[in-house]
Amino acid sequence: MPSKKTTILVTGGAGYIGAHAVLALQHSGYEVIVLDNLVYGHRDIVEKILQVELVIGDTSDRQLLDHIFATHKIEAVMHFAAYAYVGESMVSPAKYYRNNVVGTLILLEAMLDASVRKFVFSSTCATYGRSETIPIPETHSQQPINPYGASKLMVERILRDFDTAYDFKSVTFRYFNAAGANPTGLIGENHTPETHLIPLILLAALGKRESISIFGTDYSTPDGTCIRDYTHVTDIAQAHLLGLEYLLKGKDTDTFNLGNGNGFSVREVIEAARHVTQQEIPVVEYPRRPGDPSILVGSNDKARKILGWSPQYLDLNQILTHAWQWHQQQHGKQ
Ligand SMILES: NC(=O)c1ccc[n+]([C@@H]2O[C@H](COP(=O)([O-])OP(=O)(O)OC[C@H]3O[C@@H](n4cnc5c(N)ncnc54)[C@H](O)[C@@H]3O)[C@@H](O)[C@H]2O)c1
Ligand SMILES: O=c1ccn([C@@H]2O[C@H](COP(=O)(O)OP(=O)(O)O[C@H]3O[C@H](CO)[C@@H](O)[C@H](O)[C@H]3O)[C@@H](O)[C@H]2O)c(=O)[nH]1
Repeated sequence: MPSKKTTILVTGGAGYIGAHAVLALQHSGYEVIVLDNLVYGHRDIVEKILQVELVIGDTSDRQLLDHIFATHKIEAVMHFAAYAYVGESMVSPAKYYRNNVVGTLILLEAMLDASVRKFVFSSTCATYGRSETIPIPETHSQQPINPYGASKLMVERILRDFDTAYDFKSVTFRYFNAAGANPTGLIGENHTPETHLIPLILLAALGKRESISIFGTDYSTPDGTCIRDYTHVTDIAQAHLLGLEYLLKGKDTDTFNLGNGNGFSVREVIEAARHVTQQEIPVVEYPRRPGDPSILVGSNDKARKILGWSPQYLDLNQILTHAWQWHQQQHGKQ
C-alpha cells in the first residue's frame, strides 16, 4: 500500500479503460487526479462515481499542465488520453497524429520540466500490424497498418529516446482488445460513437440496434472473420498498478503485452454473446473494414514473469457476462 500522498495524474481517466484504472488506484490507496478534455469521457463517472478531482482540459494545453504539476506533487503519470478508433484513423490520420503524438509530446515535455519522470503508457497491439507468429511476443516486428497504430508506435519511440537522453522511465503496455466491465457493475464501456464489437453486439441483444455487422468474412481464419484477443478491462487496470509499482521501485523502462493469449473470431464472439444474453442477435455481413489485420493475439508471458500479472478473467463468457450486466443496468433492464 503506497503512502497516502502518492499522487498519480491519470490522463483520459474519464474514458473506458482510464476509469477502471482510477478505480484500481483508489482501491490501492493512491491519490488520483484526472485530466480529460471530455471529448469522449464522462464527467459523472469521475465526479460522481469515482469521486476524484477532475481537471477538464487537453494534454496539449501546456499552461494547464504546468499549473497541474506546480500545484500537485505528482509522482507518475498514467497516460490513457488518445483517440483510439482504428477505422476513423484510416480516413482522418491528421486527427490521430495531432492528438496521440503531438498531444503526448507536449505532456512529456511538461513532465520533464516538472521533473516527473515516471510514465505508464497505453499502447496497442495495433503497433504490430500483420502478425507473423501467434501469440505475438513483445519482440515481434512492428509495422502498423493503420495510422492509429502508427501514432502509438511513434510515442513508443519517443519514450525510448527520452529514457536514453533524460533518464525518463516508462512502462508501455500494448493492450489487445479491452473488453468487459467492472464486475460489480459500477463502471463499464460507454463510447460515443460506439464502434467496438462487444458493446455493439450487446446493444443489438438489448434491441437498441437491429443487428450486428460483421466486417469481412473472407479473412484467412477458420471461419473467415477476424480474430482478436479480448482482455478484461479490470485485468488491464490491475496490470497498470503493477506497472506503476515497478516504476516507483526505480526499475527500468520496459514494454509489456496485455492480452489473454486466446483468440476469438467475430463469429465466435457473437455466438458466445447469444449464449450469455439468451437473445437471437441478427447478423449482417459486410466487406472488410480498412485497417483491420486478420489476427491479433498476444503472449502475456513477459507481463506475468516480470510484473507478476495474473489476469483473473480469461473466460470470454465471463467477460461478456460482466459487459452484459453493465449494459442491462445502463438501459434500465435489470
Ligand atoms: N479500448 C481498447 O481496446 C484499447 C486497446 C489498446 C489500446 N487502447 C488505448 O487505451 C487508451 C484508452 O482507451 P479507451 O478505450 O478507454 O478510450 P476512451 O475514448 O474511452 O478514453 C480516452 C479518454 O481520453 C480523453 N482524451 C482524448 N484525447 C485527449 C486529450 N488530448 N486530452 C485530454 N483528454 C483526452 C477522452 O475524452 C476519453 O475520456 C487509449 O490510449 C487507447 O489508444 C485501447
Ligand atoms: O460492428 C463491428 C465492429 C467490429 N467488428 C470487427 O471486430 C473486431 C474488433 O473490432 P473493434 O471492437 O472495433 O476493435 P479494434 O478495431 O480491434 O480496436 C480495439 O482494439 C485495438 C487493439 O486490437 C485497440 O488498439 C483499439 O484502440 C481498440 O479500439 C475487428 O475485426 C472488427 O472488424 C465487426 O465485425 N463489426
